[in-house]
Amino acid sequence: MPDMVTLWTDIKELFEENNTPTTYKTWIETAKPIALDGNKLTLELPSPLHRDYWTHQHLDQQLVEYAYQAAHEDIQPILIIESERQQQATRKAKTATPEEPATAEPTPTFMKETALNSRYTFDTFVIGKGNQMAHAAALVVSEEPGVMYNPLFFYGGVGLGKTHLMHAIGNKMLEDRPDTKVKYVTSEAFTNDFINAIQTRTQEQFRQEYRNVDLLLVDDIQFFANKEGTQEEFFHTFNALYDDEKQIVLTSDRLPNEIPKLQDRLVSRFAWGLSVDITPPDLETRIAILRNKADADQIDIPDDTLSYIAGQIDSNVRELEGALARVQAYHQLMHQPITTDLAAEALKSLNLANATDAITIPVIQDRVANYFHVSLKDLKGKKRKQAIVMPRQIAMYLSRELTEASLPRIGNEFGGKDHTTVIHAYDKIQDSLKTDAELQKDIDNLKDELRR
Ligand SMILES: Nc1ncnc2c1ncn2[C@@H]1O[C@H](COP(=O)(O)OP(=O)(O)OP(=O)(O)O)[C@@H](O)[C@H]1O
Repeated sequence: MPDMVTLWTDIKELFEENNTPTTYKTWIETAKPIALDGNKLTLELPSPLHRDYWTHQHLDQQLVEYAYQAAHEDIQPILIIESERQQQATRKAKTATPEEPATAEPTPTFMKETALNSRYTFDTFVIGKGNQMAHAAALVVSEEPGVMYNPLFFYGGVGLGKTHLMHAIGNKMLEDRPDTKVKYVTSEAFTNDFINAIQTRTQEQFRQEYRNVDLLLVDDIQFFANKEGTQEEFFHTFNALYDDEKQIVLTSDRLPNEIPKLQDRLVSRFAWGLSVDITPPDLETRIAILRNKADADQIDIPDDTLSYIAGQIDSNVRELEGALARVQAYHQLMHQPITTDLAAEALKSLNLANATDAITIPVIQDRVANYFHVSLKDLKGKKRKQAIVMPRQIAMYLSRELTEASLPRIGNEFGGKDHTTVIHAYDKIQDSLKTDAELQKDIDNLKDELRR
């Protein structure tokens, strides 16, 4: 077993490789290893919000995997927060009897997957233009499950509230009728349970477990792609529930017919109900989300500072919340009140603030050409091959998003094209982003690279 510092350094490296810079800086860099006792690695996190995030986003499971990759050790992470450590120290001093640390011991996977997050309710969900339809449909379904929209299918980009709404339906149904049987799983957990059932010859129990519910919530079903056996089983689960008029709610980052190798019969069944997309929130909604979150966590923060943070992150609510947590952690660390200056300082290392200043059209062209392995000449030229047209449109899109340049000027920098070509490229990419997760990833990667 390596020593704690070496182990944590290796684990952190893997986190950095496998996560966005924002995730890494907000959630991983703020964690502090404080003890390695046998295989138990205790990490101290700045706030309860950080611990929620670690467990909900399965960063603890990632840690277990990385520890294994780095050191071939089965590490068990124990997440504590600073205030708990202090309380614990006082308690220990008083009682003088050895105690186990106050920990967030990982719960078995199946338990974690079935549990609903009590924070994800309709009350804590902020309604805006991009999600109002999804919100309304969710509310209807929670009031009259299995009647109007079955299945209810949410799709859209990363971190936009699909899981939140799904849990809100479950929480509301349980609140209205506590004897309701609700099951929440990610598609990966469904797959694992299914494989497990085959291996342990407990298929019958598996079926009981999944078919004997009033509400089945399956998150991120894009991971059913290419999984024939799981799809087969899910098809039967779906039919059994549907025939019994039990409500099914599904989420995905794209429409069913865009999920690779999803059986046609599933695609057509998913279309029986209602599919609603969720698009990124506008500035007002982002500010409202931050205000709600700050109030709920009792963070004292002025409105102009919230507007500033909301102006820095424009697509992903999870990252928006991460930025707020980062500002709060910074405030606790520096013992200074939260102001816009402090927020700018806290977010500076994320390279969000003012990062766009240094980004020019030639820099964008250079990075995009590199990223897609096309020549600069082709990127600015007239060739109509899809392998060139797409990067060209992406470069135009990013030029419009990340620089102050006018449309004619962007056209000019792309070999003297008309400004309508730039508008067309921008609209095309913006439209595709709603459903194309691959494209979303490429754009996120390029933005990260450009801001670095
Ligand atoms: N409209 C909203 N109001 C309040 N909180 C929101 C809203 N939208 C998203 N959030 C918060 O943002 C975070 C990310 O949301 P969620 O996990 O539901 O995203 P998702 O769309 O399921 O993402 P993924 O595709 O990564 O699973 C959650 O903490 C959620 O509470």
